[in-house]
Amino acid sequence: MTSPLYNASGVMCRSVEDLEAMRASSSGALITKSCTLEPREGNPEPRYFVTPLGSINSMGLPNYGYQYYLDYAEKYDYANNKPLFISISGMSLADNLTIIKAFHERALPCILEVNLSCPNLPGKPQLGYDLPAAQHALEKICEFYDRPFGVKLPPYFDVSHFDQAAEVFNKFDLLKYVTCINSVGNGLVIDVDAESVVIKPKDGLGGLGGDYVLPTALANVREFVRRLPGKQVVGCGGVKSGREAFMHILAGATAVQVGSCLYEEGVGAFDRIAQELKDLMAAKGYQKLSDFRGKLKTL
Ligand SMILES: O=C(O)c1[nH]c(=O)[nH]c(=O)c1Cl
Repeated sequence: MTSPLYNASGVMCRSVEDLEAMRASSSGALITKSCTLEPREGNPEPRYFVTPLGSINSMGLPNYGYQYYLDYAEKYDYANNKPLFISISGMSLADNLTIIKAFHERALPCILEVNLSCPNLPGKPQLGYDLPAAQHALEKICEFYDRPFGVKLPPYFDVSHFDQAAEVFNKFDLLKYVTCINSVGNGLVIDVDAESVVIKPKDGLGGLGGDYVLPTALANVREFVRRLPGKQVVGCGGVKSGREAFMHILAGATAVQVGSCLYEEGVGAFDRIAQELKDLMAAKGYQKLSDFRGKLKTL
């Protein structure tokens, strides 16, 4: 069975070396680091910190610029390999359109994912939290882009926001999937001994991943699965074993991404988590993911 697991954008996907390690792994797919028009150094370090409950990051979109990933996508062997997703996070709508047009012209089999949810650019609000702006961006993209694509969403925390966001996304038939969730933005981790924050950018504010975000990720998966008929939801957030992967699929996820855990464990996480998921399914008498996908019981 092709693994339902792959990397969360941002982890093990910035360089060709990273991407080739992902391609050689047992993951079922791979996605690139969100790219911008020009290469970016990203925010000053330290900008990533691991805690017993997960991670906090304020990377600031370090990437080699979209042409680097376009070049990788051109050379990628789509026949014998896994689906290649390209994450795009331009600094402006104009940048996003330029990048997407460049991929569109090459008509490559890779799948574009528009990142609406980078929380770490000082002074730049997340599109995912400005739904009129998000709708406008999707309208401009769909004026010319005629192939299936996806979006990376921030976590939402209010039922009215699930409703409002879904109303926007349901306007776009070519928007075939949403990935829920990006990191929970602007958390603050404190080192008691040093009496200090642990990352440099934004006076310590950064996106949270890992155990911190699992219940929020699961809620976003389940709520968007309910509200986006005909679309798919990729689950991301808090996956560190077969159990959390099972939870995401039970909540309705088609596939599941691994971020903080992949950062710490490396590609062996894909083998381990896939095996744990297989064992859990066997113990429950499930043969395939669709036996339990979206079948979370309520009380
Ligand atoms: O700071 C980052 O590069 C970053 N970090 C995240 O946690 N999510 C994102 O979408 C991005 Cl683009």
